[in-house]
Amino acid sequence: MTDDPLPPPSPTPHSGRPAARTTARTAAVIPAAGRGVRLGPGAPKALRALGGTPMLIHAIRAMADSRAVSLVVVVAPPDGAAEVKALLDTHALPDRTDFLVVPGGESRQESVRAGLDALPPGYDIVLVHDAARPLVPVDTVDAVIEAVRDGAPAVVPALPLADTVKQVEPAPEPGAPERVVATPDRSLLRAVQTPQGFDRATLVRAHETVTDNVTDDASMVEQLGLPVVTVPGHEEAFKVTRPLDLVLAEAVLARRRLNDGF
Ligand SMILES: Nc1ccn([C@@H]2O[C@H](COP(=O)(O)OP(=O)(O)OP(=O)(O)O)[C@@H](O)[C@H]2O)c(=O)n1
Ligand SMILES: C[C@](O)(CO)[C@H](O)COP(=O)(O)O
Repeated sequence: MTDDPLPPPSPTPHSGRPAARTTARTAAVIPAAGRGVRLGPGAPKALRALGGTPMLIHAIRAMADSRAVSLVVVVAPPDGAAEVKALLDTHALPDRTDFLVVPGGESRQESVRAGLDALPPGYDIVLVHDAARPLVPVDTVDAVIEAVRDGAPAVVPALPLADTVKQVEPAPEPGAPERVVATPDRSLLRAVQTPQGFDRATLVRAHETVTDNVTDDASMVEQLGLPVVTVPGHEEAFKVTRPLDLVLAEAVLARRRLNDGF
C-alpha cells in the first residue's frame, strides 16, 4: 500500500530549515497501556467510553483519518491485547490502514518502545499519539507529518499558556505551603500535545540512549541535542486526564456530531 500524498508543502517559517522534503511512509504508535489513575476507578482509560465508543477507537480513527498514515500500532494494556484486538475487529476503521496490537509496559516510555520494536521496515516517519487525546483534528496530524517530511527530526504540536506559571520549591513538609521561587516568562512557554512526529531513526536512537524517566518523546530527542520544532496545536487535542476532561470531551464530541448531522 502506498501513501496518498499530503497537499503540496508550504513554507515552514517556524523551522528555518532548508527544503529536504520526503514522501516517506508514516506509521502511528498509540500508547494505550496506562491505567488512568487520575481519571478515577474503572477500566483502563483507553478502553473507557466517550460518546459510547472506547476512547482508544477515537484516537485510532484520528490517526487513520490522515491519508498519510498507513499503519497504526496500538500498545495495549499488558493483559489487554486480546481485548483491544477484538475492539478493532468490531469497530469500523479505514480499509487503507493496517493495524498491529502489542502489549505495553509499566511506563509510557516502555510502552512507546514496545510499539517502536513492533514497527516493520519501510516506515521512516513515526507519530506517537496518546490514546488519551481522542479528539485531535486531522489537520493537526497532517501539520506534524508535513513538518517531519520537510526535514525536522522531531515535531510537537504546541499551544501558548492561558495561566501564569509559577516555579515552586518543594514544601518543607506535607501540607505546608509551597514557596514560589520564580515566574517564568509565559510568552516563551508552550503546552505540548500529541501526535508528536519523528524521523524514525532519530526516535529509535532517542529511546535507545535516554534512560531518564521523561514525560514525552520529544524531550528524549532534545537530550540527544537535536532540534525539536513546533507546529500549532489545537484546543480539542487536550488530554483526558481528570474527570472534568471527560465531561469536556463528551461536550466537544456532541457538538461535532450535531454539526455533522448524526
Ligand atoms: N504504562 C503506560 C502508561 C501510560 N501509557 C499511555 O500514555 C498516554 C498518556 O499517559 P496518561 O495520560 O498519563 O495516561 P495514564 O498513565 O493512563 O494516566 P494516569 O497517570 O492518570 O494513570 C496514555 O494514552 C496512556 O495509555 C502507556 O501506554 N503505558
Ligand atoms: C506526551 C504528553 O501528552 C505531552 O503533553 C504528556 O507529556 C503525557 O504526560 P502524562 O503525565 O503521561 O499524561
